[in-house]
Amino acid sequence: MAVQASAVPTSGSADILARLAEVIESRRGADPSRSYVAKLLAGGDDRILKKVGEEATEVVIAAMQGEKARIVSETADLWFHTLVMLAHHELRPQDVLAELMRREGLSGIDEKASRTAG
Ligand SMILES: N=c1c2ncn([C@@H]3O[C@H](COP(=O)(O)OP(=O)(O)OP(=O)(O)O)[C@@H](O)[C@H]3O)c2ncn1[C@@H]1O[C@H](COP(=O)(O)O)[C@@H](O)[C@H]1O
Repeated sequence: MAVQASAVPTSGSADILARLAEVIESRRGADPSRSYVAKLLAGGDDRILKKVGEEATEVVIAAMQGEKARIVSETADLWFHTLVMLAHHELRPQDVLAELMRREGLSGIDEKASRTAG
């Protein structure tokens, strides 16, 4: 799948992670037969981490095969299941975004070197 200019996030999709996190929160205690998120949350780490692992592996396979549409689809599955894992641990996407912002501009090479310095 070619990534078109029209696929660039619009203002409506920029906060999709926050909106999805709210939906995930709203599913706590919901009927697992009616909500996939409720089923995952009810299964706890065992069910959630199994899915995160599976979806990560599917991303790797898709990337190795180089199919852009599948890479996007599998990455969406991985991000979604990762959001459920964060919710299960009472974390929000904003926690991860804040950590990425904290690292912004800090070279990974320099950061690694600073761990052994001194
Ligand atoms: N973004 C997603 C999303 N992405 C993937 N999936 C589901 O994740 C599952 C994983 O895919 P697999 O192919 O591995 O599925 P599977 O073999 O059927 O899964 P398992 O039974 O093994 O867990 C599928 O059932 C997908 O439908 C999602 N399910 C829900 N959402 C979002 O979560 C919201 C709430 O969902 P419900 O809680 O179901 O209402 C939805 O409105 C969506 O916005």
